[in-house]
Amino acid sequence: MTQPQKSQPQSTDRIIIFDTTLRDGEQSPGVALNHSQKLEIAHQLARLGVDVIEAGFPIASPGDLEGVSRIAREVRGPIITGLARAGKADIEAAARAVEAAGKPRIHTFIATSPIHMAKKLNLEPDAVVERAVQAVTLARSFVDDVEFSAEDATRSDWDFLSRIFKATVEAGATTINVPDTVGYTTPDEMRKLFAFLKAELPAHVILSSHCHDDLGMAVANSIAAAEGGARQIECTINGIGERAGNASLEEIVMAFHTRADHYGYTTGIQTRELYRSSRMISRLSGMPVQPNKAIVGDNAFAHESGIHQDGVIKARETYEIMNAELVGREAAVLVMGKHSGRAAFRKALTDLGYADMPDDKVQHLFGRFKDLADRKGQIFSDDLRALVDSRSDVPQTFSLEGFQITSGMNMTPVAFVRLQTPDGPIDATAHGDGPVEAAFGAINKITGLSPTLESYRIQAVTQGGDALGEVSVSARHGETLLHGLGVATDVVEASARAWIRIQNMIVAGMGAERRQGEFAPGRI
Ligand SMILES: CC(=O)SCCNC(=O)CCNC(=O)[C@H](O)C(C)(C)COP(=O)(O)OP(=O)(O)OC[C@H]1O[C@@H](n2cnc3c(N)ncnc32)[C@H](O)[C@@H]1OP(=O)(O)O
Ligand SMILES: CC(C)C(=O)C(=O)O
Repeated sequence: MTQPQKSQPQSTDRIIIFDTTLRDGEQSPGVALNHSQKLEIAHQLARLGVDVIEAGFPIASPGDLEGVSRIAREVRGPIITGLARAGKADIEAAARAVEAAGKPRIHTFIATSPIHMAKKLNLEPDAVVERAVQAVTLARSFVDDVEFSAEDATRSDWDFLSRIFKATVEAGATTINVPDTVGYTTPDEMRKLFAFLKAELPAHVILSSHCHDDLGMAVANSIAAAEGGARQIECTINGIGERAGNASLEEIVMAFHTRADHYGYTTGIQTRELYRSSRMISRLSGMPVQPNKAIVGDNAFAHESGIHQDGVIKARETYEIMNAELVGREAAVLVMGKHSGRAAFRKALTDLGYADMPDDKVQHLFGRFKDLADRKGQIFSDDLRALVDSRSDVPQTFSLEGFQITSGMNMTPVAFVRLQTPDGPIDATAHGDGPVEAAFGAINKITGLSPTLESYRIQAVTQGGDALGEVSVSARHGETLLHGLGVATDVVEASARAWIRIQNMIVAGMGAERRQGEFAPGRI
């Protein structure tokens, strides 16, 4: 039998992680972070262990300059840099902004592709080289650490790139960044471009990649750049950034970590801080993370289908290539839904405290679970509890015969309820703050029981104007917590059914201390 080839690590080099969440990430349409938010993020990036924080574009606005300055003053550990066009005012602003940093860097750039030079800058290639050299020379008069980027490098002529990079290195640039500004390149092209530049430039120069995700290849292109010789990767948390975003930091880092056997590269990232960083960026930027996003999405460590759940229960590694804890998340979760199987159902019941349930009961409940899952999609713990507690073996001491609700604006809701009881039909009327509370009050009057409502959840389980509403209610009676589920097209009816079910369980003595009332257990 043919076995997959065991990989050999290509290199054990340390990759510099350059985080540009606060600069390119903030260029995401609609995102604007204030100073204190930027500072909070910068502190988290330092905890995460990034090597470089690009804190902003100081010439962009007085606020951006002040934001970068505060980070430079207050955040220690990473190199702090600010972006600057190849011009005096930009570079002076960047120099002012990073001057208080423990490790300051100025990052200057100019475009090198034919289209950018001709149409945007309106400059001849010679003039672009001259401007780049002047910019780096000026930046070096302020700091020792200068990065030069050739914007739109991947659509530039390779010999021209070599020329401008050699000139800027000569002028004092220590890091040379090769951006795929419009997300156009491919992994193979990137690998070859970096190998070419590595051969062209002096060995002390750090080559850097900066990839955009227009074709969904930013992470693959960044990794290919490393394979070609890049030792700095520019990226953002959650991959946020201009247009389709930048290469995602967490994906690159976890690819290196998980496939250390193949790549061998190391980073200084504290992987357990990844999830927290992602949540923070999502919260402060207002950009939600898609559920299926690798590493940090809600579903990244969730299993819904029965075959996978069964595998994970038997051995986690069957369907997981990394530990959720390793990226700072809770252990993998089994999501219960219509694709779940018996193994996961049994485990969910065990986790909820029903480990001793006999097999025939589990089988019976599993059928009802599938019916419910068909109607409502995801099944939560409360639903499962309600399913268990609402077993059809609960005697129907009370059942709903009918009800009528009067409610409206500026009037107290009133419920009229009729229940079938062992003594025949009984009616009651009650007021409440809302129609559901009024209905519960009327039911309590008839049963003589008044459990304390602990939680109430309502959810549409089908779609359309006649959607079924499912109400899941938890109530305490004495020391016992009981759960009831009611489904109906009318939400008050669904609520009443859930509440009556709880009362039937109390009467059936399902662990409850009964109140004094007319329905003694012996009469049921
Ligand atoms: C690929 C990237 O992500 S690059 C970074 C992009 N980020 C940003 O642009 C965010 C911050 N930007 C801003 O706040 C503003 O654009 C500013 C403050 C930088 C400039 O504003 P303005 O002076 O009003 O210029 P505007 O934005 O309209 O046009 C950009 C100018 O910079 C020039 N320019 C663009 N890149 C460079 C460069 N690297 N070096 C020198 N000049 C450049 C353009 O040719 C244009 O010049 P022109 O006005 O003579 O035609
Ligand atoms: C300025 C550079 C680094 C950039 O953001 C890009 O080209 O995308």
